[in-house]
Amino acid sequence: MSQSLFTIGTRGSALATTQTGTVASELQERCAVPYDTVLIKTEGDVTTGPLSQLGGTGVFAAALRQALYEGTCDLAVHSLKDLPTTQPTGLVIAATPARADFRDALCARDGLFLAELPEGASVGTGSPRRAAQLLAFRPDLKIVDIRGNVGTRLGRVKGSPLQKDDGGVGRTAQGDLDAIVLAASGLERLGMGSHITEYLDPEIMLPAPGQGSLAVEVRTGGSGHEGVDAALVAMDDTDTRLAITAERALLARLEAGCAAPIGALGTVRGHELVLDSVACHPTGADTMRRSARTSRLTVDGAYALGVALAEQLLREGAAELAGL
Ligand SMILES: NCc1[nH]cc(CCC(=O)O)c1CC(=O)O
Repeated sequence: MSQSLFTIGTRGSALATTQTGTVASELQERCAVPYDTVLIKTEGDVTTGPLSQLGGTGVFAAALRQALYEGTCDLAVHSLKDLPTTQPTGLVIAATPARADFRDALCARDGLFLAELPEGASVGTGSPRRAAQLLAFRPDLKIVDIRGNVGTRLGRVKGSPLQKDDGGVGRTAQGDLDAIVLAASGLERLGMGSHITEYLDPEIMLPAPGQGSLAVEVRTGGSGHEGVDAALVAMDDTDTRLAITAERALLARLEAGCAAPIGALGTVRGHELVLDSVACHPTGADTMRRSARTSRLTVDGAYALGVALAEQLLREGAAELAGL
């Protein structure tokens, strides 16, 4: 048992600190270990180029993982969808807490729904997956590549007040877009759910693998605190673990990163795990939707389901279609 103070590492963004805070307080309820929070700056936070061109996966997670590995912190909370599918040696995802809303959310001017946006409306997103699925549903839309924190993005919507990530509201922004698409979970965690004008149905928009889920990572040997390790076991949500295992196995087998136009959603329904997936041409001109299910409700069963569905997609030309 380590004598040193237990430390939790976090990125500095409002979303990261909120997510870390949520996990930390849940840990506190189960095991009152005193802890310190250490702020870790990551490449993804300082680079300003288009997200889809940053190259490589895991820019948000790499520095945090390095800090965990080196012992600068004992536990890290990640957005699961930002984690590369290859698990680094020496680190382990000790808990996947119950998933929040997995859907993508439209934040449009004047309360509009996606189907109500005028012909040629501009929609901001930095995600090729969102862009392709938006265009598949509405080929007339003009997709604008945006990035930045959630508050900055919301400020791009016409007529919206400029929301700061600290919850404050600044001057009225001169928005230039009719709408943006963000993850519902991120907006809700930040208390900005009121900006959502439509929760996009997975029939129209399948989420990124892991979207809405958190990953609590520690070193392979554990957090160094027995109480914390036991609390993490208790925090792990089985249905979430199965769903994200299948989604990430599919992504890994496709050899696709988080910037690929691939969507996947696992759902435990009764005694089955259902995996829905989509591979898109980046222009949205063509999409391939395939689903599979298994009654093997184990991590191995979920992994095998993801691999099998990915292999079906590959057999049917998903790599060429999605430009993988
Ligand atoms: N890549 C950015 C990112 N990483 C995690 C989330 C929040 C969504 C989640 O919890 O999965 C977001 C923002 C977004 O996609 O809108």
